[in-house]
Amino acid sequence: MEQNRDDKTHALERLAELRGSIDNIDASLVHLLAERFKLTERVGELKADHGLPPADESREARQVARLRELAEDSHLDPEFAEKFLAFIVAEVIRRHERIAESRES
Ligand SMILES: C=C(O[C@@H]1C=C(C(=O)O)C=C[C@H]1O)C(=O)O
Repeated sequence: MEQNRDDKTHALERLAELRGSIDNIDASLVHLLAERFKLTERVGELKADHGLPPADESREARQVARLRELAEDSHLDPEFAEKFLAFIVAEVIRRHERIAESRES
């Protein structure tokens, strides 16, 4: 009984420790995404200023191939890595379209 309580206390301590590290990683992800969006915003402005299209499928294909390889090397599911990139890129393109529209009006 006493042993069970010790085990559980230990498990709860370990859980809090792991969650602390997860919180740090989540914070890094948010910071990295914010930096990425600052850069893509500049790309969107550059494209709009020079009449370039918001999306670039050949660039995206190269990014997907590269990320899938990196994911495999890091033992991350490449399908997940691809979906994650697609989710971000879709939002970037939406923003580029908005920038282009605002230049037109
Ligand atoms: C940022 C760009 O615009 C779009 C968004 C991309 C991205 O978020 O990485 C990649 C290609 C484009 O479809 C770009 O052309 O580099």
